[in-house]
Amino acid sequence: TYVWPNYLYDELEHLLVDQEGFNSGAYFKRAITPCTHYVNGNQTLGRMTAAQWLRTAFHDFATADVAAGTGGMDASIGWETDRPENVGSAFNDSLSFFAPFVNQYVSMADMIALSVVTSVGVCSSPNIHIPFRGGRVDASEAGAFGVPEPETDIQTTLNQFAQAGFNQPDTIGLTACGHTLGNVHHAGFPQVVGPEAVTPDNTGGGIHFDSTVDVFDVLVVNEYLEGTGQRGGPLVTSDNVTVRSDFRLYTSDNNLTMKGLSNSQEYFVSECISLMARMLNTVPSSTTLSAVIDPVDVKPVNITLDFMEDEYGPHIVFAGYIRLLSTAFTENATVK
Ligand code: HEM
Repeated sequence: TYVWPNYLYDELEHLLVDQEGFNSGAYFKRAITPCTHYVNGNQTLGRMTAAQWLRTAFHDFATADVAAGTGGMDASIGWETDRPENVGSAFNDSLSFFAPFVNQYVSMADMIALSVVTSVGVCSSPNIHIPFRGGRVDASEAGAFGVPEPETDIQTTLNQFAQAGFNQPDTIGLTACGHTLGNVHHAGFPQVVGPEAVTPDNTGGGIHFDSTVDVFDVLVVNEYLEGTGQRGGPLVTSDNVTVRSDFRLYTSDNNLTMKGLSNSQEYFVSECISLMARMLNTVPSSTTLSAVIDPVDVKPVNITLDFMEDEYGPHIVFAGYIRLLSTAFTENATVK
């Protein structure tokens, strides 16, 4: 049971729950509201902060070595942004936005995980809620190389994910879950997306993975299987066969996993919640994660205890607020 105060829990619960209105940590959620919003620059760049956050978590996670107990969600990505495998503005954009939220209780790695929970929630209706644990510890140096790239051959990609604890269906599922949001940009990946994608409203030349770029939905799977809309996106359809990494991945089991995911929106979402929670909870063996952070029903906020002396003489003043949880969060946020 939750007992106040619990500094880690209190801080993370605050960022998770107090998104709007009273005592809000609103700038966090506002950055990705609406889901297409880009907080680090001009909207005409064709970039999307919510998708950048999700991709940042993937790149932090992808070099985990579960057997060795190293890597995973430890914010080592912050030391690795100049590597060719981490091309793109997503990482520095995201980490610089998270930095002011980091303090003695909240690590950068917890912020990266929380950003995934928040972005998937904002980009879905009814809101999808990934269970969130805290307690990740930030790496003090760069970790291993190995984030899969569009050019990486299928066996190397599957081996890398296996090292991080994800088998072939898991890998296909997690990638489809990630690639339901966002774009591949000509700016970072000219070998995948040609200059024809660049327009005055899309100067970064972003091409969507599916026709609903800002909705966390099964459409990426359906359009891929049916050859409609974006047909799975640039990593399936690029003229440059070498960089069709999603095509190689999705067909590596003869589309079996993708056909399974296409079963229904509900099934896709439940698989994604489970896979993404596993991604976020892949941490170095020296890290112990907290229990799942759920909204606290009755929470003291900004409590102060002051010693005063005035016309009533010396006395103690205990002041602050009590936050009562409205049912709105639990009703909207949890997919049962
Ligand atoms: C074989 C594995 C994967 C490869 C090779 C790959 C590659 C890529 C590439 C090249 C981009 C374009 C980035 C840009 O232009 O800014 C991209 C975007 C993205 N990826 Fe992946 N990816 C993989 C798996 C994943 C996974 C597992 C996730 C998350 C669970 C993920 C989430 C995303 C997201 C959200 C975007 C959109 C970013 C944006 O719009 O800024 N990817 N991926």
